[in-house]
Parts: sequence; C-alpha cells; structure tokens
Amino acid sequence: MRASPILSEVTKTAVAGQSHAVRVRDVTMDFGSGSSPAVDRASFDLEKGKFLTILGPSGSGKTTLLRMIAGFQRPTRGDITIGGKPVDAAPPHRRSVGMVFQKLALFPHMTAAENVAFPLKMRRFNPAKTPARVREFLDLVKLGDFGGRRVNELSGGQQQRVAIARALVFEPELLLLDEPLAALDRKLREEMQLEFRRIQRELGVTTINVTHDQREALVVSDDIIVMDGGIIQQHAKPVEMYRAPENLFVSSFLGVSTFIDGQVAEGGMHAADGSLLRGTPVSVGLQTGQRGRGAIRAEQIRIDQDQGGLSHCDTVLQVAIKDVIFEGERLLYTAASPILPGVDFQIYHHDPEAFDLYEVGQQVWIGWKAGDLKVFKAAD
Ligand SMILES: Nc1ncnc2c1ncn2[C@@H]1O[C@H](COP(=O)(O)OP(=O)(O)OP(=O)(O)O)[C@@H](O)[C@H]1O
Repeated sequence: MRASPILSEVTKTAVAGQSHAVRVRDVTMDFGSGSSPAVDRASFDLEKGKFLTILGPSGSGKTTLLRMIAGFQRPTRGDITIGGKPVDAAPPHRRSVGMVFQKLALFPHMTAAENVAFPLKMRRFNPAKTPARVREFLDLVKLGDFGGRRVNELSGGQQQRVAIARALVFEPELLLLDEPLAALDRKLREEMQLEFRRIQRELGVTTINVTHDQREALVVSDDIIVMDGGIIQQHAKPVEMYRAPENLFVSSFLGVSTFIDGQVAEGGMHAADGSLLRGTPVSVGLQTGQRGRGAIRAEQIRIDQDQGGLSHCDTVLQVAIKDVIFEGERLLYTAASPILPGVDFQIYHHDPEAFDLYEVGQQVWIGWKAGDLKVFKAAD
C-alpha cells in the first residue's frame, strides 16, 4: 500500500485494527417463489484489504449476495459479519459500506464536489474539514480540477470517478461495486477497471465487485468467486481459477475451450471413436467407466500445416477449418474432424509474421499435450 501524504489519514484508518474482513456463512436467500434459492448456502471469507470479484452469468445470484452484504436484503438463513461484527439486522446506512452501482445515482444538478460531500453531511462530518476531505478524494480519482463542474456537464467516465469518490470519501470498511462499468464502452471500461484497481490498492479498502465480465474479474481481482444457480462453484485466485478450474461450469465460463465427451478409462479417457486420449488428468471423484467431458483451452491447441510440426504434442489429429475469426492480435479457428463428430475445435493462433494462414475448408493438423485436456464430470 502506498501512503501518499494527502492520503495518510485515510490509510491510517484503513490499516488500524483487523476489522475490515468480511465473513459469509451458509447464507441463503429464498424468495419463496417455488424455484430454487437465489443464493444457496454461500460461505466465504474475505481478507482485509483484498479485492474480491463475484463472477457469474445472469441470474446466478451475484446481486442478491451483494445486496445481503450491503443490508438491502435480509438472508433467509446464515450469518454475515463485517469487521468482526454481525450485521444481518443492520440497515445499509448503519454499515460502514460504500457502494457504486451501474446506475450511479449522482445528483445531476449538483457539482462534483457537492456530490462527494453529500455522504459526509449525512454522517455529520466536521463541516470545517469537509472541503479538504472532498478535495483529497477528487484528487484521488483525478478530478481535482473538476470539483466545481455540475455532474451533467461531465463525461460518463468522469461521472464514474465522482461516484467512486463519493463511495469512498467517508472511509468505509468495505466497498461494494455492482457492475458499475457495465454501461461503458469497452475502452473506457478497461481504463476504469485499472482505475478501480489503482484506487483500491492506494487506499487498501476491502472491496467486493460483481460482474459477468470474465476479463474484468481476471484483471482486477485478488480473489474470484464463480457462481451459478445460486451456488458458489469455486473460490480461487485468478490464475488458479483459470488454470485449474474445479468443474465443467468454471472451465466453460472462463476462457474459450473445446469439449470432448468420452468415458473415463485407466490412464485417460476413451473418446467417442474408442481411441484412448492417454494421460489426461481426470477430476477428483470420477471413476473408470463413468462418462466425462474433456475440456481444453483454445490457446493450448497447436495448429500446423504438417503433422511434423506438432511432434511435441501427445495427441495429433487432422481437421478441416470451419471458420476463422479475426480478433486483431490473434485468430480464432474453428475446426472439425470426422473422427470426433460433433466436436468443434477452438484454436487460438497468434503469428506476428503472417495472418490468414489457413482458409475455410483447408485440411490442417492440430495437436495438444495430454496434461492440457482435463476431464470433468459431465453436467447432469
Ligand atoms: N426480489 C426478488 N424476488 C424474487 N426473485 C428474485 C428477486 N431478486 C432476484 N430474484 C431472482 O433471484 C435469482 C438471482 O438473481 P440476481 O439478480 O441475484 O442474479 P445476478 O447474478 O445478479 O444476475 P444479473 O447479472 O442479471 O444481474 C434470479 O432467478 C432472480 O430472478
């Protein structure tokens, strides 16, 4: 944590005591609509000063979990503590929580400075010290010269910054972000992702961020929780989540993969054609003879015109190119083989020397290392 002089008071407060962690235990939210719970027995701990992202598809329960932590919704069951204090019954304004949502809810007719000052006023902060504190936080979000501007005279990115300053100005123990960047265009969104990260590191404020953007989760987080169907599927650091997904859902939700169905065998997996894909790691709990689904990431499949170019691979296959997508810095090929009907191989290819190497319909070779194809329990 970098303690700039202007932020020294803030950082001191953030560092003092060990009370910034969040603890969620068996938290369930059942709206009683007859369907399965929106959040089902969620448990996790968040270390003080860390940035956690809750990632999942639409309807997976992310917002409901965040709203329970914020105090907008009371869990049907389970316990939540912030800074060691149970907060289940405390309303939002009694929790030391700053929030930024997709709808920023700034006061458009007020200046940036007045917006940032608002939470201080609500909390009866010393009026004599308010201008300096507001200035500190406008500087933090790089809007030092814009304090006098009305919000409706600011750009979308600048409004985001005002919302961040307003959420942090009263030095909350916890910052909650509910898809605040979803409405921004891609370039601005990526810039703001890095800004969130910078500010969070500078202040050391414990943060929980909700998103369905996997890139955002990988870029900004210390920890990621992936949710599906109200259930936490995995809680891990970004690199571990990407490289060692625990189940098929996490594997398919993060990154681009090819899936091959088969039957777990001694030392590997039998693919549909009966061939043995030798040496593929099989996830815990899968027994020989059971059906499984192999997954391999697009960047782990090699592609070459000649079989000889893939001598370092354990499995090699001839395929026909079905589709090519130009993504700027790389190409994404889709290819198929008559040996494994129904399997669409997804292959990332990056060659700075030459683009458009292969055309649709062209016969090429693909290959991969045995350890890169991981076999999971197939979804029920
Ligand atoms: N107030 C409510 N009453 C009844 N059901 C609700 C309520 N709020 C959410 N749900 C249901 O709970 C489930 C989880 O919703 P939630 O908004 O938490 O998902 P999400 O992962 O945040 O989705 P999104 O990314 O679309 O915002 C959904 O099936 C939703 O329909």
